Order: sequence, then C-alpha cells, then structure tokens
Amino acid sequence: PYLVPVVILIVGPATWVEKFPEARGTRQSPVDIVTSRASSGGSAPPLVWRYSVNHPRSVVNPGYCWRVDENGYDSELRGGPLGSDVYKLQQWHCHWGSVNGEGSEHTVDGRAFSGELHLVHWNTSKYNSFTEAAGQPDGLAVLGVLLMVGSKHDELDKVVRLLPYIQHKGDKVTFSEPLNPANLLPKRIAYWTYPGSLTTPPCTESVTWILFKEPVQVSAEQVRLNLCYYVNGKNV
Ligand SMILES: Cc1cc(C)cc(S(N)(=O)=O)c1
Ligand SMILES: [Zn+2]
Repeated sequence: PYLVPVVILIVGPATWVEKFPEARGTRQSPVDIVTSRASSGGSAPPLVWRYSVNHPRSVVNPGYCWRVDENGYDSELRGGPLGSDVYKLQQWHCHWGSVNGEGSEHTVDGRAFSGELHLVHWNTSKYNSFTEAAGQPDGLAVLGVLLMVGSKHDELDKVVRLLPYIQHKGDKVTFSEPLNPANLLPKRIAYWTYPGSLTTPPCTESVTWILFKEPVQVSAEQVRLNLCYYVNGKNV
C-alpha cells in the first residue's frame, strides 16, 4: 500500500492562538447573545453620542472588509456602560458573509445576520492615543449594528457606491459628501453590552461591546456589492 500524503491546512480562528496569545483569553469576542440570560440594564445612564458630519472621509480596503477612517475629527460617545469616560470615534468598518449572507460576527440566540457594522471608539479620558487605548481593558468601545436584507440604506450607500474603486487590498478613496455616522444606527437604541475583545487578530481584550438589539436594513444589492468587493478584496 502506498502512503497518501495528508496535509491538514489549518487556517482561521483556530490558528490565531499560536500568533496571538490574547486569543486564548477569558473575554473573547464575538459571542452568541443568549437573550434569556441577559440581565436588564438596571439604572445605567443613557448612552449618548455626537459625530461631526461635514468632513472628508476616506474608505480603505484593508483586505478583509472596508473601513472608513475618521481622521481625528471631533466626536463623542459617553454614558451607558462607559462610566464617566468619554470615547472618540476612530473608524468604522463592516463585516459581511462570503457565503449565503451569514456575515455577522455576533449571533443572537444562535441566529446570524447578513452583516455587522462596527463603530470603533477609544477612551480619550484615560489615554493619549488610539493605539495606546487599544491595549487597555477599558480602552475601546465598539457600537455593533446588525444588518439584515430589506430596504436600501441611503447613508451606508455613500460608502457602498465607492466599493468598485477600492477593489484591491490597500486601495483607498476619499469622499467629502456629508455623512452622519449616527444615521447608521437603528432607531430603537436598546442594546446588549459585555466586556470583550477585538474580533480578529490581535484579539486584544480591550473592547466594551455595545450591540444594538434592532437590526438595520440594507438592500440585497448593497449586500451583493459588499460580497463581490469583499471577496475580491479578500482574495487579492
Ligand atoms: C483587528 C481589529 C481592530 C479594531 C480597531 C477593531 C476590530 S473589531 N472587528 O473588533 O471591531 C478588530
Ligand atoms: Zn469589526
């Protein structure tokens, strides 16, 4: 009998622990939100945010999604689970599925959504830079918005329509059309929150997750556009 060479190629999250020890931690994200086990918000103060609208933004293809950089423009996120600290929007990006639209990172009672938007903020009350904050347990706060297929999202379309111009990893396009990140959030602002981590390497346990309960609708065409450029961006 001849020996069949068996090559087991291990890629993806299972290998992250080798290079990123944080991935072996105790507060790793994403998680499945088991709604029956979530405790009620109690007396948490309201979560409030303010973003600047009329400044140029750039959309970049980092190779696994698209990301909009806020270029340090003024913004604030405070309250809710964030104590007395004020956080500032650094960037926002999107995760999409590469197969049958199961693209969200978090799941709710085992259900995945077509995509998930992350608005990444850092703690300016305690730290001097995003990079410094990204290594601290209370350094980052990420607003998570679940995306489901439905009607077209006009605010998100200001980015989606630019995807054909950033098809390859490293591509970047700047736009100056006014855009309010607050318009990316759902109408109902009820949320789940938990202490977690970056969802991709280096998986640093520095994120206070705030995941809105109400999904936001995007059109099937917007998902398709993300998928085709997402896949291209990833494959390049
Ligand atoms: C690698 C990484 C960096 C940042 C700033 C944010 C994330 S996420 N997907 O947890 O929002 C991942
Ligand atoms: Zn993300």
